[in-house]
Amino acid sequence: MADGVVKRVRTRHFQNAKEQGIPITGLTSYDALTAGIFDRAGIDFLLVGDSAGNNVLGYDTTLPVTIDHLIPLTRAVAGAVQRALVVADMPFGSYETGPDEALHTAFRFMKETGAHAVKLEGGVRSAEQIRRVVAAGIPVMAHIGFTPQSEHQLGGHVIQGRAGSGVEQLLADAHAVEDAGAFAVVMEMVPAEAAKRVTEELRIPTISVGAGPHTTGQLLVWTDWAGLTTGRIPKFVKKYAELAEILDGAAKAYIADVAAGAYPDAEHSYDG
Ligand SMILES: Nc1nc(=O)c2c([nH]1)NC[C@@H]1CN(c3ccc(C(=O)N[C@@H](CCC(=O)O)C(=O)O)cc3)CN21
Ligand SMILES: CC(C)C(=O)C(=O)O
Ligand SMILES: [Mg+2]
Repeated sequence: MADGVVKRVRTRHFQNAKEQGIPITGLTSYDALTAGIFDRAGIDFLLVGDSAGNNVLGYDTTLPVTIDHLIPLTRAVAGAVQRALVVADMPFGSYETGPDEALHTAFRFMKETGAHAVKLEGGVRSAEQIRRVVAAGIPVMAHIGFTPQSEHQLGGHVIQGRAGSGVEQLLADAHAVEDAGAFAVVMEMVPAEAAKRVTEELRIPTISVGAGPHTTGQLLVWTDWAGLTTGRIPKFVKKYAELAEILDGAAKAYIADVAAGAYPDAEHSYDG
């Protein structure tokens, strides 16, 4: 682009993408360095997920994550991108009591971070919150199917939207968030056929996190995608790098070099 000015991705581009059959790609990011790399690579959106709870803060679930944890991380990501649309994930306990609380939290993220949209979990149960935040001029990405903030109610990392009542609930949630004004809806851990049906029935774009290929876009947790997560990762994750192995090798080489007196050498030392 002329003068290095890059055109930003906007919510209307999400809608255009669905209408034109162009896939949207997203990753999570929690810091300025990865955000800049992913943005320059051409990712369409970055989600500053409450998955930072697992991936940055070392919790077992997303439940302990607070607004105050996520604000500096979201600011770092929003400040590092030129093109990608940045979505701030609203943490557990920051919107469920009602539309007033949801709007208050959304205002904090929009005023204090530079994010371009917010995300919250829940379909029918969160529709009034979505409606109020959208009415204030803030784009909302919805999140249905497996919703990690309710993992204890759902009984673990369980696939949602399975044949029967699961599909009916998924469709009801999808329509509720569209009617409430969400600009896009994330579906997590949903059978591909159910996600296809939702994508066909809705006007707004759908984003898959383990919801198969028949959606408008795809999203992955970057630490899973880059092979940095240790421990169990979901079946839907495809690893595009092996960063944990690379860092393990680098750490061992550094330790060995220092032990052998090979680092620092003259090249990496200052002359008087
Ligand atoms: N997108 C995403 N959502 C998450 O909730 C999540 C991540 N990524 N990555 C980091 C952790 C790891 N999580 C998970 C989620 C599912 C399984 C899993 O193995 N699920 C089974 C299906 C459900 C089951 O049988 O328990 C699978 O085969 O995918 C593992 C770790 C939760 N966290
Ligand atoms: C997995 C995505 C959808 C998310 O909510 C997160 O990373 O927090
Ligand atoms: Mg989340």
